[in-house]
Amino acid sequence: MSAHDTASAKSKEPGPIRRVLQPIHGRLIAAALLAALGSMLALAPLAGIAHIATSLLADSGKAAQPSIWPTVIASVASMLLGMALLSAGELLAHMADGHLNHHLRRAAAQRLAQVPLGWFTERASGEVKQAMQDDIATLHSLTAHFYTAVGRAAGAILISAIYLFALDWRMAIAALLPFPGFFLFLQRAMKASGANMQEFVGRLGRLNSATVEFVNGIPVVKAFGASGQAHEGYRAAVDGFAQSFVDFTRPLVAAMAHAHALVAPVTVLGVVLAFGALFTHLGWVAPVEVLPFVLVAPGICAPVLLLHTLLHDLQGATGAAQRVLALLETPVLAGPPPGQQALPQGQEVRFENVAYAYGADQQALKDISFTLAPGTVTAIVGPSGAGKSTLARLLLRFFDPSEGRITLGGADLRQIESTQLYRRIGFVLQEVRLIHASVRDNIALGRPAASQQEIEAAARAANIHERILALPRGYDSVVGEDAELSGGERQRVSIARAVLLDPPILVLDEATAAADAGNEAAIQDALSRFAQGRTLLVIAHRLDTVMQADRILVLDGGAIVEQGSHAQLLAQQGRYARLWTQGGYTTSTELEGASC
Ligand SMILES: Nc1ncnc2c1ncn2[C@@H]1O[C@H](COP(=O)(O)OP(=O)(O)OP(=O)(O)O)[C@@H](O)[C@H]1O
Repeated sequence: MSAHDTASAKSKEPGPIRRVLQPIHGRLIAAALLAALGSMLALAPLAGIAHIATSLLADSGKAAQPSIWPTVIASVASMLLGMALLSAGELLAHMADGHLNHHLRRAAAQRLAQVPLGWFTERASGEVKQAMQDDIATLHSLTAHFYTAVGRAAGAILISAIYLFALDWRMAIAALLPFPGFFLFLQRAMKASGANMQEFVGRLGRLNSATVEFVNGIPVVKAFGASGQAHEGYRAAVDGFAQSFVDFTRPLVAAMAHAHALVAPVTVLGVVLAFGALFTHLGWVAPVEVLPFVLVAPGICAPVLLLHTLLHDLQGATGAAQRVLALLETPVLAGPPPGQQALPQGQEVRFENVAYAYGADQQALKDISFTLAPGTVTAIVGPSGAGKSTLARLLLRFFDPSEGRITLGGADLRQIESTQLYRRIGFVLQEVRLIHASVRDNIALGRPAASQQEIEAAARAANIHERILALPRGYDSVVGEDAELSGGERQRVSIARAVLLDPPILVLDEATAAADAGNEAAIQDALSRFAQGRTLLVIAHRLDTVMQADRILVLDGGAIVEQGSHAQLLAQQGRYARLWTQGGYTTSTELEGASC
């Protein structure tokens, strides 16, 4: 396919709104048509009034006045039918909106269930919240109100124009003259503001970041007494924005004022009366024939303005639709193709020439090969940024290696179904995620069918049972409501969760990072009991917590630079020995003596 073909194929691709609304597009068009037809019929009484008035005025001298009842009855019937169609349009649009809302939320949940666990960062939660709450709410006003409102406005404009042309084309052209003028001024306003738009958007962005920085920095600024300096940056951003706002709005306001003045009902009425007088004078129309134009033409102003506002609002909805689509198209972690699922045969874990890069230039791990023999404890140590957490997360399949492979019981992790994988590998991570549910449900997250006795046994093993009993509603206390837990306590709840799952392999990443001294002892105690007989991969910052490990891998710059037992590594006098000395735990000779 040529570049030209690709470009034209891209340009033919439907826009984001069209793609998001695809499942209910037909229903929305039907709702808009019903609304257009309804608004046309609902306007019939105006024509009826004009008709009655003209016939009464025209026949005012005659003895036999024409009956007005047929017109009254037709007008009222038409209005009632119009209102019924309008309601049907609204109902259809709201039902379509409900369907879309349900569809989008389900699609997002299904997608999120398949994305790599490593995707769930703080930034990602913000994006999900924005898309699932704010953007879906924006799309609600688009689906439930936009189409019917456009239908109503377009229907009203169309039927009014048809009616006026049917009466007298010369008067109709004269009465509609202000409206092209409105769009002309509008275009001029857009052109005038367009020149300053980029500067305005840039300044607005700077103001937003300056505000966030300013608010986030308040505690630091107060503590260090540098308020003048902090205010200065914020004030400069505010002043810059104010100036660009004036530059942006000044030409816009003048042109918009002209545009709005043109489509004010009084302007249209003035134009109709002026041309009506002229045409009457020329003998083209009778004075009474001007009346329908006086009644109907000013009524076109409101739908024209409404149409303009609606089209303007569409821009906000485009951004919302783009974000919702981005969420629905988040890359997923490929599951094993049907028929190619593999079941691990045993518990041995092997990293084979594994490499991982976060981005094109963010190589976190390279050429990592090692084996976790069943029932052994392996510790990963190394300086900050060495790649320890990345390595642990690869084993948990938060993401897949860029190169090489990881196997469990001989099967590539990519071919193991996630339920099979997480039945075998448990984890207690630095960042504990508890859900807004009871403590019991939080512990039983991976095994909802677990009995109360099993849950309590897991909590006891994790040294958290007594603390849970002390909560206002014990195991029924809800996290974030009446269960306010400290970092260390949350960690112990997550250990209880892992204990309940009883996995043969456990990954611990800085499991004591969030704990105080008391909590740390409780956590260490719980972990060492739990670790008995399991395969353990421990990511440690404190070297003295992993001295007893069967093997220690020293990671630096994303590569394994040394490996062996604590005593062997100290004897090597290399990277590990230096870390040990720098950490000030104890001298190597003392330890060698102690370990003998
Ligand atoms: N989500 C991410 N996106 C981009 N780069 C990342 C991400 N997470 C980690 N990195 C980078 O990958 C490298 C390894 O990070 P990793 O967190 O695995 O190191 P670590 O040894 O666990 O560090 P620490 O002990 O400080 O937690 C670092 O250079 C880090 O900046």
